[in-house]
Amino acid sequence: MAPRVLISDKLSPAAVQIFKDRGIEVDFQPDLGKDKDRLAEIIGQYDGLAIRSATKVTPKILQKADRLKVIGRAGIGVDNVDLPAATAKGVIVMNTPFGNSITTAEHAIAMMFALAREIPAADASTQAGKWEKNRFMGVEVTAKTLGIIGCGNIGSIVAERGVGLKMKVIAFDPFLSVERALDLGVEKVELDDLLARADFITLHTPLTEKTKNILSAQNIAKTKKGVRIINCARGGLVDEAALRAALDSKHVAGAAFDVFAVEPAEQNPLFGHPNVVCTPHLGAATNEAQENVALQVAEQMSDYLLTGAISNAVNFPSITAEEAPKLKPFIELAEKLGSFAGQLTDTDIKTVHIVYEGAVADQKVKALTSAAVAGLLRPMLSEVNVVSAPTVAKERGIVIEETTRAATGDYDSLITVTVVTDTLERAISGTVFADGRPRIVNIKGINVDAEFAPSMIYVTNEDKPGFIGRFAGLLGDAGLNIATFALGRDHLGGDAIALVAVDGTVPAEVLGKVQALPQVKAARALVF
Ligand SMILES: NC(=O)C1=CN([C@@H]2O[C@H](COP(=O)(O)OP(=O)(O)OC[C@H]3O[C@@H](n4cnc5c(N)ncnc54)[C@H](O)[C@@H]3O)[C@@H](O)[C@H]2O)C=CC1
Ligand SMILES: O=C(O)CCC(=O)C(=O)O
Repeated sequence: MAPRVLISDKLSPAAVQIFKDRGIEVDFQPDLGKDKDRLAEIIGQYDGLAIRSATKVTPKILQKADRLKVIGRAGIGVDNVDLPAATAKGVIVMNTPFGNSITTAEHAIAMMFALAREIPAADASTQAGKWEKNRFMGVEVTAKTLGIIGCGNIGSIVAERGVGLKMKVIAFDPFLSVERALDLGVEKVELDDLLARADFITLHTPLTEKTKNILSAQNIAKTKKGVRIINCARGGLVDEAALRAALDSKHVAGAAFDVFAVEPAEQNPLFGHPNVVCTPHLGAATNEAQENVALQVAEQMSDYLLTGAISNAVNFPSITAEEAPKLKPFIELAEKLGSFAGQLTDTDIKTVHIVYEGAVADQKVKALTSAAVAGLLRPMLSEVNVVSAPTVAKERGIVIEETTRAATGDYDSLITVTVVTDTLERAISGTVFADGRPRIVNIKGINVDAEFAPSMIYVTNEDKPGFIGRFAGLLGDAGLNIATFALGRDHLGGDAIALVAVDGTVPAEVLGKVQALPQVKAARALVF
């Protein structure tokens, strides 16, 4: 069955065509995003959801999204998606990190000029027939100081444009390297320095706990008198009431805002001030940017739904279309090794150590680790999945360690999952043979060669004669057909293991009888 995608926002129709061309069924309902109840009603029919900013993907909607595998944001900010809820549900959330950056940077520059020359007010006055030539007296931007808060993709483009306009550009961004600042022709400064020196301040950070109200009343008070402030990033970065007060007192000469604490902004403290210019979140609104992000999101979502390739996911490592098929059997192996370990572990897990040896070490081991941890936790927590596993493990205080190294033994690729609890340490290794099927090759240091099967019995026993006959006879008497039988031991007469695939589930009383056999130390029924 072809995957189905819902587009619930005003995306360029270019996206619809891409989905169709890729053989994906697409439902384009550009106004649906505003109707939360209707979206919740129908979301269960789709494998993918493509959005801009109008659709709010809430936990309630995700709860109903039983088929949903991917949410694609045609744009940058994913703050309209409840990421923890999407992750918990195993839904990949992707964005298009560069498609609208130039357009948004250009909007910030346009807003700067709109403020410098009061273009909107002059336009309104002129068209009202007033010809107020003496009312409007602007400022030049040349040689003025442009302070950029957040010098990432968009901030860097604004910086380059600022340098081109012969401005002195300074930037506050804890993650901006000195080399990058030099490349951009920008002086890297601390926030207080920027506030004190900038004639224009433009914000380009995401909204986080750290950046919320980064221009607070206190910080606005530290700015240079006559400063002009531009926000084309996210509402909430500036305390709007405090800014209004600073505009009223004429400490701040002007403010140009594209984004607001509450959107759609029908009322706002900034509205109505003569030195304020507002646009309705138009930063990304050019044909070029919308075409870019729509094409990109449709390609990315199609890749994921059709091939498993992941790009620009904000809650999972990237996997290319070439890597995806190679990774697939190892994802299955990692998940099953984790599941094996999880089903054997009854006490609190402290640490999981995953060793990747040989060719597999060159693959995307982060994705494999997520799969192993998901498999490990699933016997204890039914809600965990490959996307959410690392977060869930972290919440439970489980330390995840990863090691990659060259092959040391007989296998081209080997994955070993070691689980450490307060009382034991248990390691299970596996590989993928040329047939693409995952195999268990070592349990607790004992070599075996077993395929995973839906229903298995794992026995640890003393290596003494008579066990196999009694064990097989017992299963036969219980009507349980043995599909495969794998044995291993550490040394003659020492510790032995049996890993048996059976047809059908293992009744508890049969397991009890196995457990009661002489020489048996422990017996477990496992499901994969
Ligand atoms: N108005 C609009 O329509 C649009 C708005 N945006 C918004 O613009 C913002 C920037 O987007 P990009 O440049 O693509 O993001 P980005 O991730 O490339 O850059 C953000 C920068 O902010 C910096 N940063 C993070 N925390 C900081 C802090 N506490 N102080 C100072 N700097 C900090 C980061 O180091 C990074 O360099 C985002 O919020 C995005 O959602 C993006 C596109 C369109
Ligand atoms: O899609 C839009 O119009 C908003 C763009 C935006 O805010 C973003 O990409 O972060």
